[in-house]
Amino acid sequence: MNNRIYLFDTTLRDGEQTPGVNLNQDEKVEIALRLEKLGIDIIEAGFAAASPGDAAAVRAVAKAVTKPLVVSLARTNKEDIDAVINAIGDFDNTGIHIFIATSPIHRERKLGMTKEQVLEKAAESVAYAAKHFSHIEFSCEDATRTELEFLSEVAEKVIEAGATVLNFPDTVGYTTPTEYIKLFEYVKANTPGIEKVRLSCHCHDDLGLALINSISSIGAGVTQVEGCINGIGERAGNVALEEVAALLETRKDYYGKETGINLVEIARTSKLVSRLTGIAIPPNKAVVGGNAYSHSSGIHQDGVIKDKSTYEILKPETIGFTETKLVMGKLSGRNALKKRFEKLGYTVGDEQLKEIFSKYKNLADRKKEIFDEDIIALLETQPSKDQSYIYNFKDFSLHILPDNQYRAFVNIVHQDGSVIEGIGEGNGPIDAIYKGIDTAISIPDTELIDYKINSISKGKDSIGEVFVKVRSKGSLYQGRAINVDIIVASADAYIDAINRISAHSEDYSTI
Ligand SMILES: CC(=O)SCCNC(=O)CCNC(=O)[C@H](O)C(C)(C)COP(=O)(O)OP(=O)(O)OC[C@H]1O[C@@H](n2cnc3c(N)ncnc32)[C@H](O)[C@@H]1OP(=O)(O)O
Ligand SMILES: CC(C)C(=O)C(=O)O
Ligand SMILES: [Mg+2]
Repeated sequence: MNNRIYLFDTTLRDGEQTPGVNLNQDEKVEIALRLEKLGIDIIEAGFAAASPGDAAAVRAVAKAVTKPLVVSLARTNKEDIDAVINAIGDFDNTGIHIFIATSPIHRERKLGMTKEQVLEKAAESVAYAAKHFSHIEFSCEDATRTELEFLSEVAEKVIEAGATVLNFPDTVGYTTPTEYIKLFEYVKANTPGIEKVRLSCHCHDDLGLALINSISSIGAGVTQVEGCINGIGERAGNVALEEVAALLETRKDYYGKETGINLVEIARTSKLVSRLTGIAIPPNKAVVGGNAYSHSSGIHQDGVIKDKSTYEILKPETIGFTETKLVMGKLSGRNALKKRFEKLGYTVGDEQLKEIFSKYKNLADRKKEIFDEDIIALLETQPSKDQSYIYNFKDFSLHILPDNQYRAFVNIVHQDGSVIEGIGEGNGPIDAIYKGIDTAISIPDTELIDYKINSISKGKDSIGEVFVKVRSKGSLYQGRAINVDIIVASADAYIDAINRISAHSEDYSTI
């Protein structure tokens, strides 16, 4: 297939170079098996010479997977190459990845080598590895800061020595798409034998260009893309392979390329890598971020309710997420609220929705997150049509007195529009407010016998739900109210009980 792009996953090698990440053998095998399900073509399982543990993990990965080819990284020396041979040389589905830096800064300042010495090391090491492996990838580390003529010289020599894949990494995330395309075009035009090998890109994200650089290089003849799940890796990380796969799939109309990726495995793979590496996925991360399929503003939510494609270019189910989410918040509109009620099993008419919606907006202004419980509570506290409320709580002010005493000034609006004032003092704010209500609406032979408060949803700004029981002339009356402000909920609940008492007694209703 000439439009096939091979995906080379280095989560277990470059990904493990993420500061703070250390994967043991079992974890590497678990990730590798998941990468196999995902449809990765080549797995770079580690750097066998790095430690006996890494060599053993590379071997365990090669033993565990059957479909992907497994490679290990090695420097251009016999010891590193022998470590790879010892680890996986006896398996069929394996290869080696040899690298040396080619840029002037790396040659001179890091390796202390001349161009000739680098050339010799590169060719010599590939020739040695070719005795043991038929798949040999060679990388010119820091290729994007290397003289183009020198890249071609190295490429020619390693191809002669037996390299089958040539990788030109943007090791420090320095290149631009146009420069990267030029690099590949130059090497293709100036390297004898280049048509015999697969060209590969390996982009780091120091300037946020890893994805565009990788994708641009495909246009210049690259058929292998290297990267890590979730974009982890040395410093700012590598290109996120799930982004490459999702982009090539979503814009197949534009790029016309195929990968072997089973897209529905992306979510599971991403979550596993995040859990085992301890690197959290940012909520706004492309393709796999928690917000990638969530819509929070009313206009977007309305569009998505009418047709998901208005604001979604990739279906969450395609990637393995369960569904599109409409996140309820202060920017949500009526259509989203109605939809949420429907989802929760409530049918709400247009008039009722209008009424609830203004309460919803008031609540949303005061609360960071709106949970389903909050939304249900809004519906349940709608007064029933036949209930005539005589008193409505308006507002209050509280004063702290010496000895932890409180004084409350309360204002209550009567059905006829007049405002009744009351003053009360008590041991706490609620005690003071209740006494203030008692002085405003004096109902004889009435006693508060129970007060309960629950939180309806989650978080510090959760809605409080207050229940009260009041005994009046031997009968029990309940009152209930909800509010993010628990003092207001308490006052409303008490007045709710008083309204119920009043509804049963002509005398009180005229007080
Ligand atoms: C761009 C990349 O991501 S490259 C991969 C980076 N990954 C890693 O480094 C992880 C694994 N590394 C390690 O565990 C260790 O660095 C080891 C075991 C490989 C080497 O450890 P040490 O022998 O103690 O060497 P150290 O790491 O201090 O220095 C690296 C040496 O390798 C040399 N070197 C670097 N790259 C290459 C290369 N491609 N070919 C040959 N030599 C190289 C350096 O010049 C330096 O040599 P020096 O000791 O003569 O100065
Ligand atoms: C070893 C090479 C491929 C590498 O990781 C880089 O240059 O970034
Ligand atoms: Mg790298």
